[in-house]
Amino acid sequence: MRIDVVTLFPDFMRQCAAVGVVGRAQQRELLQVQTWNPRDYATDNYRTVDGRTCGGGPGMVMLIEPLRKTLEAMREAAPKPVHLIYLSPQGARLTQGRVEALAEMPRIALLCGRYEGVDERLLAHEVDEELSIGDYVLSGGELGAAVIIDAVGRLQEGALNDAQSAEQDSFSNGLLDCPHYAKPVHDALGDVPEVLLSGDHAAIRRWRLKQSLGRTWLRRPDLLAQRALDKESRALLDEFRREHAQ
Ligand SMILES: NC(=O)c1ccc(NC2CCCC2)nc1
Repeated sequence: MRIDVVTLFPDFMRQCAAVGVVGRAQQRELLQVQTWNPRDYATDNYRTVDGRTCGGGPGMVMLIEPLRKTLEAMREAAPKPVHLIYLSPQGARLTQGRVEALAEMPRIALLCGRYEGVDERLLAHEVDEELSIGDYVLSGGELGAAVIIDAVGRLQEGALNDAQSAEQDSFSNGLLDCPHYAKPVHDALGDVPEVLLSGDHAAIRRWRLKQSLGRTWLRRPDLLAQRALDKESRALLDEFRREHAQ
């Protein structure tokens, strides 16, 4: 998969994509992250990429022309089509479901705004999808882009080794993750739940599912509402709720 990032801070984006699972996915050529800086496509001597806001008011707006040239170069650099995403609080909330859909695409591009944003005419003409990583305002789209690169990059086939992919399964079922423990089994902070030391993998699976269901019920009941539960899950959640009520 190829991810192109249009950003005034290419070094920052390259560093985000160079570490950990995503960095390794790039080394394994499972993923390619390419940055494009609109300042390189600004034609004036000052390499201007922003302009005053029409209608007055504070702050600047990213200019159409440098972005059009940048996007044209980006689109031409590799086989099309490119699904272009703009990061902003006005976008649809990013979910794991959407991440999984994006991870199936051969090529996406991420447009990172700065200042007060990008000229609306450019967005209307060029952008396929607007996404938000949450209901808060950031100084740029780069952190949202980094989130998408990580969430999508780790899903590339071969990016996660076996141990990690197990962890991925436990989360991709739309529930919150279960608790995790490492050695020592007994610590001043408490003990590791017995079942995890039993070697009974069926019991361990049930325990983890019960914990995921219970945590989701306690912390994010909205996620539970979206999900049909099978017989086993309903029984485990009832058990958790009974124990929790006592
Ligand atoms: N919640 C978000 O995903 C998000 C994205 C971009 C942003 N700021 C950018 C948008 C245009 C100029 C700065 N703030 C917040």
